[in-house]
Amino acid sequence: MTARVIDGRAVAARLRERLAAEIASLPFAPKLVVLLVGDDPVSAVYVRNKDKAARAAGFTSETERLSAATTEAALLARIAALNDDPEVDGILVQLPLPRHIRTEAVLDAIDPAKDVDGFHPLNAGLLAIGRPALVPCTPKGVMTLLAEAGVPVAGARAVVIGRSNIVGRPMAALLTLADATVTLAHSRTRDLAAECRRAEILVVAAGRPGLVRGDWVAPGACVIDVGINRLADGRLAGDVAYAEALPHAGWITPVPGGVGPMTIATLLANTLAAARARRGVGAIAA
Ligand SMILES: NC(=O)C1=CN([C@@H]2O[C@H](COP(=O)(O)OP(=O)(O)OC[C@H]3O[C@@H](n4cnc5c(N)ncnc54)[C@H](OP(=O)(O)O)[C@@H]3O)[C@@H](O)[C@H]2O)C=CC1
Ligand SMILES: Nc1nc(=O)c2c([nH]1)NC[C@@H]1CN(c3ccc(C(=O)N[C@@H](CCC(=O)O)C(=O)O)cc3)C=[N+]21
Repeated sequence: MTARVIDGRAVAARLRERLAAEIASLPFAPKLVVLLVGDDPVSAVYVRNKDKAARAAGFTSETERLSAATTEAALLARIAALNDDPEVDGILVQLPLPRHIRTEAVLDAIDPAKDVDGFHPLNAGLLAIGRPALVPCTPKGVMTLLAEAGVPVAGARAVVIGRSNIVGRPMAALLTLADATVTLAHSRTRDLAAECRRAEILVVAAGRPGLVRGDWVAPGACVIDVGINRLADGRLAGDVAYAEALPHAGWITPVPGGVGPMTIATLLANTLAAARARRGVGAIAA
């Protein structure tokens, strides 16, 4: 058996087209502002892709590049101004931030109604108690991929590797809400291979290239590779040994071209949802 490869670029393109059609019928263009502190080249690529996708779908998108020496107080002041600006629907502060800035203080400062990353404690808490509002883009994008690929989730045994607030934790919450039976694994998990072998859905978000080996994948399982690792030769690789996993899996996502494009398309979906909610044209969709 060879896995069906889930084409994240195609699913993301369809989602962006739907958003563009919706925006064309609105009396305003939803506006996203991205704050990028410092000049990390990897972050710069993501930010450029976001800008391009947003504009093509009819959003207003602005990226503010702040110097690496920006103080926490200056960044908080900028966020406060964006919170107060009625034209701004979504605010995203690119992570990671320089070490002299406290990430928590920054995330706490974003108006939860404009928090299109879903990282504010209010949005994280709502998701944790099953009342999702703005949901983190990467795990939400994974749920879209599962639905589009026709992967059965309700009742399935799911294993998530990684417990970050950005990916793993909200991923486990969303799978639980969708009635999967979820195991959340991490670096202290005693026997990761054994946990993985039990998974019908395996979501890997550890940031360790090649962590998941082919014989960790149960026959026919759905393998979602969230990892994005830059190898020494400059190529991108996921957290799954892709060629090894392919003959075992029922479905698999490639890197690049899998989850990454869904993150950006879902960010745009969240921005549209936030705009509708704030401007009183429709509620936030779960
Ligand atoms: N495709 C996309 O759109 C996105 C991709 N990413 C990528 O996803 C990956 C994860 O990102 P992020 O969640 O931010 O990363 P973090 O570094 O914040 O978290 C990594 C998690 O993986 C766990 N982990 C690390 N090593 C192992 C191991 N050997 N065995 C088991 N668990 C392990 C850690 O465990 P512990 O908690 O015990 O330390 C931690 O919970 C990265 O490659 C990142 O680039 C991230 C965001 C978006
Ligand atoms: N506040 C904040 N929110 C984020 O969502 C956020 C962040 N900070 N910091 C960095 C991570 C990483 N991330 C990615 C988004 C898109 C791709 C993506 O589009 N990847 C493509 C192309 C990759 C390439 O070719 O460079 C792919 O996988 O096919 C990857 C990674 C969002 N993140």
